[in-house]
Amino acid sequence: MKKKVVLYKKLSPLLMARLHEQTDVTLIDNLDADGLAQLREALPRAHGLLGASLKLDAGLLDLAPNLRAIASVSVGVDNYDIDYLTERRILLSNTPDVLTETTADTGFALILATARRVVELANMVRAGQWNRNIGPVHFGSDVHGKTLGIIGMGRIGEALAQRGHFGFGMPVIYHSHSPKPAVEQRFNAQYRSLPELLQQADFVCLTLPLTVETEGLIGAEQFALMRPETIFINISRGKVVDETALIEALRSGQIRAAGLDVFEREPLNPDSPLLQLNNVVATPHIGSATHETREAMATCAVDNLLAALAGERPKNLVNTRAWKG
Ligand SMILES: NC(=O)C1=CN([C@@H]2O[C@H](COP(=O)(O)OP(=O)(O)OC[C@H]3O[C@@H](n4cnc5c(N)ncnc54)[C@H](O)[C@@H]3O)[C@@H](O)[C@H]2O)C=CC1
Ligand SMILES: O=C(O)C(=O)CO
Repeated sequence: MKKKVVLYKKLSPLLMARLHEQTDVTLIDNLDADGLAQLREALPRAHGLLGASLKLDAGLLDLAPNLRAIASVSVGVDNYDIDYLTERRILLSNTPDVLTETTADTGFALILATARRVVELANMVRAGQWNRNIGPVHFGSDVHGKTLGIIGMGRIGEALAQRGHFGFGMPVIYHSHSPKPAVEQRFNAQYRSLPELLQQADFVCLTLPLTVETEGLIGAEQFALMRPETIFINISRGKVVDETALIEALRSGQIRAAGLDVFEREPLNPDSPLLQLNNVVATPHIGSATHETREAMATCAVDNLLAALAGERPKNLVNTRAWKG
């Protein structure tokens, strides 16, 4: 009998056909109240789940006694209780690598947009406010040659360093769990403690995961170490930052600007004070959102799910302790 799979993310026709061929698929189109009710109804029969952007807590997972595998269409796995999944021997997989370059592109888009005030000045043109006197009040700051600070030197951090070093001649400093000699050699990068990096970087970029260790890592104390020229970029997770402290740092001129793809609460409330500030560029968590990369992520997730349901070890298994062969 075919294994039962619940999708809470729509896939391309090609991937849907592949899944239909090998599994019995229930598709939940939308995670609104109706969608969540459908999910609760489908969970008791599910062997596999595939999707993203849903906190799958024990309350939901306890409805799924037959569940063997979850394929997350994301690299970040902060929506899952990994210990609980491991205890139940549910295999959790993610989609690393295929989104690395695209997410680093987004990071650089935010670096350029904030430093050169692209959104603010483009809106000025649209609003018919471009008079002949473009002057210092409209000027931005250089990107090339400035110091790029990367917090979390993993896959995406390295891809950002590559762009900064080779593309923009930026000295690279970084903070991570431990120094990475190979990265230092490739990008002429230098390791710094977190306070040193915050004091020295012109661009402070977050590229680390949300964990118990990183939640609230950047708050008032850390913003106080930055300089009025510092531009803050977050493409990791919103909860790594104390958003109230960030708003205060932007309002007070403690830092110059922020480029944010992720927020404490998503979707960001349209009334958020962040959206009142001209020195904020906010994007709707689109780090990996290109046609090519989202298809590659979905393919990777389908591969992982089908492998797990076939009793094989998925390529991108996260909770390796759950694998007993
Ligand atoms: N905005 C978006 O759409 C996207 C956001 N992301 C986020 O980016 C994160 C990173 O992705 P990858 O680079 O693929 O992961 P990775 O695992 O390759 O890199 C993370 C790096 O952070 C470091 N790190 C972890 N905790 C740390 C701590 N407490 N202090 C210092 N360094 C620490 C790790 O040592 C590692 O080098 C994901 O977990 C996800 O949350 C990823 C893709 C898209
Ligand atoms: O993969 C992730 O972790 C994302 O945030 C979306 O691509």
